[in-house]
Amino acid sequence: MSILEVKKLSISFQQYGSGLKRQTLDVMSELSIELEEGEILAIVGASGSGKSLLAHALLGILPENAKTTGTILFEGEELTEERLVALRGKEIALIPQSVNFLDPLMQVGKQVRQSVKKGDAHSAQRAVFDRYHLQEHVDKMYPFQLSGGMARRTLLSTAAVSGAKVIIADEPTPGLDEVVIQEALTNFREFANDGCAVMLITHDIESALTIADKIAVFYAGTVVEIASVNDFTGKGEKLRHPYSKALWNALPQNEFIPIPGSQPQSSELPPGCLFAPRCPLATKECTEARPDMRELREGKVRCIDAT
Ligand SMILES: Nc1ncnc2c1ncn2[C@@H]1O[C@H](COP(=O)(O)OP(=O)(O)OP(=O)(O)O)[C@@H](O)[C@H]1O
Ligand code: NI
Repeated sequence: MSILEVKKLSISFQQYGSGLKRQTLDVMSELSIELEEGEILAIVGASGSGKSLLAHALLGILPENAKTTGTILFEGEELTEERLVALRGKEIALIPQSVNFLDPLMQVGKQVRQSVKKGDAHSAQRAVFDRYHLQEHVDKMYPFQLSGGMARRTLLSTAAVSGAKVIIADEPTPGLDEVVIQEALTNFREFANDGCAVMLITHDIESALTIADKIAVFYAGTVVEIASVNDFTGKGEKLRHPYSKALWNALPQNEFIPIPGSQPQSSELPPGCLFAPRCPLATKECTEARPDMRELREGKVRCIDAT
């Protein structure tokens, strides 16, 4: 059993345009994904493809005007609003994208102590700071006194002492130097090796491949493929979806071939396959109905033509 299971999650926003015309934005369409204990699942995809929205849905922190359908199961049981509130920060922890999530007015040692679940808060906090090379004097520092790397290690510490079984890390890497990135990635691997399920949201496929077990490729608010990291090799022959292949071949270290066109806006999603307007293989059938996610070669794909 997967520790976390998302089944056909759709999210829409109601918006008011000019002249009080109401518009529904479909930002996520029937997204299904599973997370296993001891595994790192990396989520990759262009900006606006729904990565953060999924993280926010899993933590129950979507904005008020979001309407959702579908189900989320945690340890096989439906994650209701009530359970979400009870599990947030305890069983399911977020390592946020921005260090602005730290309380600017509280010493960081104290902030981390507040997340300690078991045992003596002070010794647990000290132990985790030692592990992440944060010296004694850091305990009494305020967030603004920390370097970027120290702030990130403080956020990691918070997740580590919470004893959470699911850790969701949203874009932890941009703007950090190479050493800090490698350090953060190693820490995620350690979380997984300790038995956590880690969801790592990132733009950086290359880094993700060095530590993840599986990669989920997002496009326009849905998952188009779930593949083992081993499938990201060569010219992408082992990948299943035309978009994943294109994304892989667009990397500078590969062929560097750009993908023509752009991801559709949520206000104007095509009726059929969301990738059909850009897909070199699209047929009439592809433009008529949304393909379902299906299993293929020990992975999953949302494309009727994939083999
Ligand atoms: N509160 C909101 N109201 C309306 N649309 C929203 C809202 N929040 C997000 N969206 C839309 O939902 C889509 C997915 O956004 P999301 O933040 O999940 O993208 P992302 O994949 O995390 O992108 P990035 O890589 O830039 O972080 C985008 O089209 C975005 O404009
Ligand atoms: Ni995001």
